[in-house]
Amino acid sequence: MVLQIIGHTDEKGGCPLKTEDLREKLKVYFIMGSTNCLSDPEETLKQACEGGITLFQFREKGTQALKEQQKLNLGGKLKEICHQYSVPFIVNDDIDLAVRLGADGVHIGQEDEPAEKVRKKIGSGILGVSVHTLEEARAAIEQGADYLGIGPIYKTTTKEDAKEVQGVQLLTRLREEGITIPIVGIGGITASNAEAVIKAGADGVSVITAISQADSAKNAAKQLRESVQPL
Ligand SMILES: Cc1ncc(COP(=O)(O)OP(=O)(O)O)c(N)n1
Ligand SMILES: Cc1ncsc1CCOP(=O)(O)O
Ligand SMILES: [Mg+2]
Repeated sequence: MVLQIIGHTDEKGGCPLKTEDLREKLKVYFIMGSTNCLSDPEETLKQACEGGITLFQFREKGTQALKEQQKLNLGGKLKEICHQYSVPFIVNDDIDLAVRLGADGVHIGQEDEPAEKVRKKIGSGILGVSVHTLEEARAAIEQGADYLGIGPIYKTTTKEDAKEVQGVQLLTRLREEGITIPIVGIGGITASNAEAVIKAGADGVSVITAISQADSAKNAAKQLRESVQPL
């Protein structure tokens, strides 16, 4: 897995984006699968890219989700769109799919394959790990995470098995404890509440609904970018 967009390795030989570049890429992190979109997923992603998203995660999940060849086909098309806009393409959960698609990275949670194992499989690709405690954060970093996903920050209806809403407390705590790795907040985030997430210590915000269900994915992405960027 090789990131073509910014072709250099960082100081620890892991993620091919320098830590500070990855922080920038996390600013407006759009996550989506075919079941999240109001309209055609490819068109939704194109509009989101036009609006200024900085990172994309393909999360094809749920009972109505595409499988096998259809999932592979859609993933391939979405990756192409991302790369036309120099937006790195991340795959959620499915490491084999990520490798087959030549994705720029993967995102895993505590119930997925262990980070250490995934790091070995993806080499220098971007590795994101969801954590819910300080201990999980330390372990993920130890095992090779490039960034952490923290949430749900606010109420979400998108993830059925989401943990309890935690607000921005964990974000604040991690920074107080000296955790400097790039972090993104997730869960119920919109252009109206994104500022609080950044102020608490996140480098960026991850959203599904705020862009995929907006009347205009382009405007929604633009508004999120504006609410995060000037801070
Ligand atoms: C950026 C980001 N943060 C958190 C998650 C959630 O991951 P996980 O807990 O593994 O849950 P699923 O997304 O797999 O349902 C994420 N996907 N992205
Ligand atoms: C994948 C995930 N992980 C924690 S909350 C969440 C869902 C985020 O979706 P939304 O932005 O629609 O609340
Ligand atoms: Mg997962």
